[in-house]
Amino acid sequence: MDVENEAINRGTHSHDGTEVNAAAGHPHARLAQLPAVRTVLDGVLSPELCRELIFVLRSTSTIGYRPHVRSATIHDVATTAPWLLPPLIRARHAVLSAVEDAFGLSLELAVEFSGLMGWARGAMLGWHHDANREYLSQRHLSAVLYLNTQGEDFGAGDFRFKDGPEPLRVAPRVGRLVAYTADRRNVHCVEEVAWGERCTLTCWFSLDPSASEDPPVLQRLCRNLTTWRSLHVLSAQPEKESESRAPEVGLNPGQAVAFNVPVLRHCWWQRYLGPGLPSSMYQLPAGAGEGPVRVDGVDVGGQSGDVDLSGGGKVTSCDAEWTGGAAAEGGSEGAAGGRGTVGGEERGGVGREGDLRLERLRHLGLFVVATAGGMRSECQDGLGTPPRVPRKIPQPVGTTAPPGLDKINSTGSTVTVRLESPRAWFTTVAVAVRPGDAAGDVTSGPAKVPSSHSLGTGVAGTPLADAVGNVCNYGSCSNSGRGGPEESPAWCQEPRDVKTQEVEDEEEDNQLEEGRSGEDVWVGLVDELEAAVEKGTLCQEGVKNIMRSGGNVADNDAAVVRLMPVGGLAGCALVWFPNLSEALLAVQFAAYVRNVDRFRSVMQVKEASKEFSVYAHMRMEELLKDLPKWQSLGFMLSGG
Ligand SMILES: O=C(O)CCC(=O)C(=O)O
Ligand SMILES: [Fe+2]
Repeated sequence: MDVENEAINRGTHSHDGTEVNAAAGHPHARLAQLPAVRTVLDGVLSPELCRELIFVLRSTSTIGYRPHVRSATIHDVATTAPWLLPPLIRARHAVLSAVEDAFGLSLELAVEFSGLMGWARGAMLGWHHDANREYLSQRHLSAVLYLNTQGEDFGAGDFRFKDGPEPLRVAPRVGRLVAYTADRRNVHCVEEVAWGERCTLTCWFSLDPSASEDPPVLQRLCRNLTTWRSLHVLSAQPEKESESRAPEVGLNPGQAVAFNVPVLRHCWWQRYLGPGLPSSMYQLPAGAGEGPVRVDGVDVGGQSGDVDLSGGGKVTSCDAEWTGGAAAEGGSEGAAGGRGTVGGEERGGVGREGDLRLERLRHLGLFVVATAGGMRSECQDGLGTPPRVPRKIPQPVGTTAPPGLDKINSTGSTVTVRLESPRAWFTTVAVAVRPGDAAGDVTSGPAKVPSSHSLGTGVAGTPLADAVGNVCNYGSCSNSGRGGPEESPAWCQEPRDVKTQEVEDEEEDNQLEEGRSGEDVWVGLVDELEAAVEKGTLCQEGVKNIMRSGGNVADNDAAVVRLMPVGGLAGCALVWFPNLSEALLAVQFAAYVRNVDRFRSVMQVKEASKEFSVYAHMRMEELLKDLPKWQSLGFMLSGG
């Protein structure tokens, strides 16, 4: 079992609501005489911090913890994106202090587990207490901090205590903490989430210092920072022989003082984070996108008719979000293939059956918005969020956004780029990731397909900076509906330089301003592009160009690709990231930093994402600054 998954798995097994061991769950002697065994406190974290934590959750989480739940333990964050640790550490500490205060246990508790959880529609938890296994006997107190608000961000999902003192029911709201002893005096459950995503920071505490999660977290962190530093030194400054040796960094907590913090500060982000999304993106040729849109075999383009992607039967699956044009292309897959149901219920899988990587991407809640003849409708986002906009939006031709568009805010995990178009169609932006890199190994070498459950726990931080200089400029495809290199327009064949691109970006913006196109963002893996070729959404030449731009699969290049609609069905632009972690970070960051979950154009996502390196740098500075403190805190908490 992976180190980073161990803690959460320990949690997993305690959650089936059964008590298997009569000895487990007795109150710890220290907790036997508490004046209260549970408490609810509001305002423990600010809404801003909560929102940031949701971003951290969405950009680093893995699935597999429990059905309909994604999670990012502190181990996951330390592994995937350590620069996101500061908000989590801060929050964890605030929760710890609040719990210690509430129960009169100042400085007595160690954090045994901390993790961010996203409970999607259908997620629930039966009656249980949190120390209902013998091996959980060191788990003494529990705290759940709600990061968002019932009724606004998700439906239902009440926390309930089975019996005992009031309160018996807690409605989650942002900043609210429910804390209770983990023993059998606090049997509780979580009612099923009806829609949206219920986000929490869940912490367990122990009176036993040796149960602290800090040492393994710090160890991982140290290892990662060491890796980055040595990689940086080796590859970025090879001339400095003295620096090119791997640094001597203690891997044990308490030895972090061995870090050369100034060197780390100087080097890590420039080399391994990059400036955000590649700055180059291709425009659609004039006229692209005109023609009918077909959604799951139903011609919706430019015509009237209410297209109900979220349940009207025309799209039987959210596969639309995944395969981009696939749902638009013919739909037999969606229906006959027995794939997932709308709203991301049980998901048999897009592409390979049961592939958790794909399921995780689906779980990101990306979805399709199609515009058709003044009608706008959407495929639900996998979180079951009810659409908050009327089905029909009047579509002012030639303007950028229909009334009410600004108010669309269904789920934070959805980044949808869309515009109304006088000619109905939609374009998809894919954040395509070479699957071999999804594990995020920052060293080059043969690509490895990660084991699905560890997806997202790879080391992010491969050089997007480099990628900007190596953008593959490509566009496709024929208008035959099947794609073909022979018909690829000239602009899709020749690489263009960034300068030209800037001008074109402006033009693109202008065109977007005119409301010419509609675009969605989705995230995919590059191997899915092959499937897209088969489906005719992407032409072979395009894939070849993508591959060419990357050199070989071990290179850390990114490609930006825009496809013109195939036969008027759909188009997509692909932003190719070197690994999944980075792709998710960029897209989720864009949503976070703008506080929206939809963008009007690809440019907006791109622009927002550019701020990522600034943000990450800031947070990394914080981490490096606080690391010694945190180490000693961890040291102290673990009784050293
Ligand atoms: O999310 C909640 O409200 C409670 C979760 C819970 O009971 C648990 O994770 O054990
Ligand atoms: Fe629980």
